Amino acid sequence: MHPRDQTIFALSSGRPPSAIALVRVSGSQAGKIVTALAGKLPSPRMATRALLGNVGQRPIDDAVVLWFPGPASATGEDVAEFHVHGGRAVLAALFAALSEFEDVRPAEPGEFTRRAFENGKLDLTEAEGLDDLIHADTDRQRRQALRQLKGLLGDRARDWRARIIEASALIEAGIDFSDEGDVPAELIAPALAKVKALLVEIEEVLAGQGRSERLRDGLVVAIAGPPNVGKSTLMNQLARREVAIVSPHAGTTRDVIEVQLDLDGYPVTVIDTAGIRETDDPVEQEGVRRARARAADADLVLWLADSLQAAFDHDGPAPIWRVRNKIDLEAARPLAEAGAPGLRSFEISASRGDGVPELIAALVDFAQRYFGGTEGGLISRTRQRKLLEETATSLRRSVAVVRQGEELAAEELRLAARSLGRLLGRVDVEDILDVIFREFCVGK
Ligand SMILES: Nc1nc2c(ncn2[C@@H]2O[C@H](COP(=O)(O)OP(=O)(O)OP(=O)(O)O)[C@@H](O)[C@H]2O)c(=O)[nH]1
Ligand SMILES: [K+]
Ligand SMILES: [Mg+2]
Repeated sequence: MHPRDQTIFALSSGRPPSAIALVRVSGSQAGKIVTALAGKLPSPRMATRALLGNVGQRPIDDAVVLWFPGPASATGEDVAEFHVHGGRAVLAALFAALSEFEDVRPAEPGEFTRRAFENGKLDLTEAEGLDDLIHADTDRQRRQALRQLKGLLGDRARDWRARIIEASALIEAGIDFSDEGDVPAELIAPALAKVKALLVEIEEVLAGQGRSERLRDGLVVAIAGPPNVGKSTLMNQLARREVAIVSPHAGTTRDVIEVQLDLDGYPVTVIDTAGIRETDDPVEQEGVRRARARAADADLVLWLADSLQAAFDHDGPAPIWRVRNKIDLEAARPLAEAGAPGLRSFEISASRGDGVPELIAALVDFAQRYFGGTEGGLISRTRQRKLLEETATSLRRSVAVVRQGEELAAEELRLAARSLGRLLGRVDVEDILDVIFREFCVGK
């Protein structure tokens, strides 16, 4: 039997042990399995208590069983859910019992969702939204993922595709007329008007791009600077826990240390790095190399120093904020000495916390601008953006080439419709499906 036709099962809830675990089964054998293990087929969609076990064997667990006959199920196939006690031995016994059935096997990551997609339960953008929702860490990420899951991008894409097909039909009709030597202008003009209107809408969505993709990936802030200036101390302040070792010895931090923060709903990764200096210690040299590399890739660098004299030793496209630490040590602070021109500067005491709230407020502000007004963002992945860009390019070309021949314009419209079809997962997507669904969790 082809793997696609086999019945699959997986633990869909979190890591055992847990109070309750949910095991899902999907495929043609699901009904037979429930009947065998629960003694009878429960009424559809009704939680039913049952002592699970194969006939003649010791019971596995006292469970709640649900039966969802296809196609009105999550995957479109027959689906069964076993809500068992979430112990490892219980799950091992249940999995062993499930594996005894012929053509029943553990699911691959994302395989339930993939079947749902293949059975038309959701389009590809919705499947991507589902994956994002599962992985959302902050509230803003959750809201964006939910918009995707609700199919907002998919709905727009379906509407655009339908309108492209309408415009094509007009042009095709024009082509037929022109065979008879007629003037096709009355057909071409409204077709072009449709295409131009569409283009405006797609370009609008594209203009909001980037921001939502950023929201999915998060903002990376690197703390860098010379040794011993208090980078790890600041890291711990921002993380509000002791993630990095602090010590009076220069060269304490060698590896890059990361924490994920939720700054006002924005996902921010802060990285603490090794103090940048010349050193003979090969381990520290590697730490310095990594520190430079990570700071160069960051979206914002906090360059920490403990005096205004400390020179910069950083190169990269990201904005740099100069943070002067250990102000508590300065008896009389020099008055507003000029830092490097054009650089934002802060004065803090990382160990005492002075100035840290102001720094955090500035970070939130930066995050707000960095992510922009993501509330309306529809695109959350490079795949989606690329296909929409392709669509827009084809539409633009169709307008440009129409004078050279309606056939050329019609061909561009076909390409545009095809790009949208790929966005929705309708056309030749086998290769990308593997990539997308592999990233999902097992049991989803
Ligand atoms: N007085 C004072 N001491 C601080 C402050 N921040 C950090 N320190 C001290 O400075 C020393 C170095 O702090 P770390 O956080 O380890 O410095 P670092 O920049 O991470 O050092 P490396 O990882 O070795 O590069 C420690 O003894 C800290 O307690 C501060 O604001 N005021
Ligand atoms: K140190
Ligand atoms: Mg350190």
